[in-house]
Amino acid sequence: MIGRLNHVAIAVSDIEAATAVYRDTLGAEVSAKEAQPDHGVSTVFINLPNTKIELLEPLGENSPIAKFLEKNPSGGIHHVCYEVDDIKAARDKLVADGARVLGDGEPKIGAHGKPVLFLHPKDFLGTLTELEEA
Ligand SMILES: C[C@@H](C(=O)O)C(=O)SCCNC(=O)CCNC(=O)[C@H](O)C(C)(C)COP(=O)(O)OP(=O)(O)OC[C@H]1O[C@@H](n2cnc3c(N)ncnc32)[C@H](O)[C@@H]1OP(=O)(O)O
Ligand SMILES: [Co+2]
Repeated sequence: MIGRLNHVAIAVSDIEAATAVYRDTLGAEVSAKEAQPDHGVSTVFINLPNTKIELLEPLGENSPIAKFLEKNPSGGIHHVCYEVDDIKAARDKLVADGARVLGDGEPKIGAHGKPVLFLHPKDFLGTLTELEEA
């Protein structure tokens, strides 16, 4: 069912400093910072030849990454995102198999303008898992 690895997300408290590490120290191509108000984060994408790294910084009062950063103040890998052909079909199969979809269960538009969903980390080997319709 899952296809390509779309991105690995790293949560950070200072996205400018984190971007500089990837751009200047690691020599990667980086995007501009973008606010994602529907998701409570700001993002920068690091474009690698075979996938992307998504840097996440909290945005607003109730950011879903706030608690994670309290527990991991120097930052850390927050989620992986896999592409699927049909996100509602994927969701329905996963729910039937007992997986928990986060939020209201309906896909939201993600950073790439495509529908995304999040699956509970406790159901996927301790790893928060995002699905994005390719
Ligand atoms: C822009 C978009 C895109 O790419 O298009 C994005 O990525 S937006 C990316 C930001 N959006 C999201 O992350 C949306 C989905 N996330 C959420 O709904 C939330 O962050 C949850 C995953 C439910 C966690 O919420 P919160 O931290 O408030 O809850 P909590 O502290 O009670 O956590 C419940 C348990 O899950 C663990 N836990 C929490 N976050 C985790 C993570 N990222 N990876 C692995 N485990 C994690 C906690 O340690 C805890 O385990 P213990 O009980 O064992 O201590
Ligand atoms: Co993501």
